[in-house]
Amino acid sequence: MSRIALPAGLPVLPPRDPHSHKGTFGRALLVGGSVGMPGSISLSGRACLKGGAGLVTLAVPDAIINTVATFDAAYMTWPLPTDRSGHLPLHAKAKLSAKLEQADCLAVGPGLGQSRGLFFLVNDLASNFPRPMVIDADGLNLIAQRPDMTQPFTAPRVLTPHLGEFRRLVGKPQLTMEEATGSAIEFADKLQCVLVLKGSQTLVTDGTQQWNNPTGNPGLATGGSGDVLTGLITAMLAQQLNVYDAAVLAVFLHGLAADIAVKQTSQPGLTASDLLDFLEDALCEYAEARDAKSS
Ligand SMILES: NC(=O)C1=CN([C@@H]2O[C@H](COP(=O)(O)OP(=O)(O)OC[C@H]3O[C@@H](n4cnc5c(N)ncnc54)[C@H](OP(=O)(O)O)[C@@H]3O)[C@@H](O)[C@H]2O)[C@@H](O)CC1
Ligand SMILES: Nc1ncnc2c1ncn2[C@@H]1O[C@H](COP(=O)(O)OP(=O)(O)O)[C@@H](O)[C@H]1O
Ligand SMILES: [Mg+2]
Repeated sequence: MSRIALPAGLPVLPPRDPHSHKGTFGRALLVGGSVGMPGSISLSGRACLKGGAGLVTLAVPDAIINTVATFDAAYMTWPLPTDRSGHLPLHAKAKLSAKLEQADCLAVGPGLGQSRGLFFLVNDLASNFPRPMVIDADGLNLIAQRPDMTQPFTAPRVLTPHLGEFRRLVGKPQLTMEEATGSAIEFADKLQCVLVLKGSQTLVTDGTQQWNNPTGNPGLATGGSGDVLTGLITAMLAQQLNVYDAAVLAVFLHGLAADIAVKQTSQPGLTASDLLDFLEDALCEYAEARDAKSS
């Protein structure tokens, strides 16, 4: 395998201590899924495992839990109630609470759908979960409906919108990618969060620092590739990277995995499920280059 050059400023995920155990690499909790969308939260969960989180639990509506469970034997599942429209109801919070207490980090949104109950549930988590949290997909659409969108977060948060989701967050349906890029730093600063503005050239910013990601290709333009990114960011948080470093490293590795993948497959043929298989190659190339740099 050819060694890649790591760009300056790329965060370091340290090599594993030989005496480490699964608890060392964190307990990640991912909340999402709805009837019709069991795949997205499963992709996130599998990416979270592939990214190195020690223990991964997916909390999903009980109507889809058997489907979600069969996608991977290595994550755990936690059944929550399902409402009549196939979504998590607000009262799912009671059953979620036990898992929230144990979680070192949280991801919310992939495949969640939208409802009035979910609006209250997601905004409660976004405001009150005391540890790092990734908000993606419908999680973003639900926080975009907060009466005061400019209210800063009080705990570490990573928001991962594509342009359509960013338009909803800022309430500007016509915003161009160029305009979004221009307002991303101000947005992150105002909300005191890390913003991952996803696109062909993903930007990561915490309002002070900024990362223009050099990896990735149009093979990623396929349903579910963002769900994989959400899981990977969560994995980095579980391994105790800070929110900015976790987002930057995950975005880099996600793009690198796609770059390796399309050399062996094709851009049109790449699926989000396939992408998972290349995360390991990306981590290998990264670790090799990191170790060569430090020796
Ligand atoms: N396997 C599964 O279960 C999967 C389930 N999924 C779940 O589906 C739910 C909906 O999520 P979503 O992202 O598909 O839909 P939505 O938020 O409406 O965004 C699309 C709108 O934004 C616009 N748009 C503009 N620029 C854009 C850009 N750069 N990248 C992308 N879009 C861009 C675009 O405009 P267009 O270009 O089409 O005019 C369009 O109007 C969510 O819960 C998610 O988790 C998926 O993850 C797939 C796999
Ligand atoms: N042309 C492209 N070049 C590079 N990366 C891309 C391209 N198109 C999409 N991506 C990446 O693929 C992912 C898509 O995320 P998202 O739209 O949330 O997908 P989904 O919701 O279907 O999982 C993002 O990480 C984005 O940066
Ligand atoms: Mg998405």
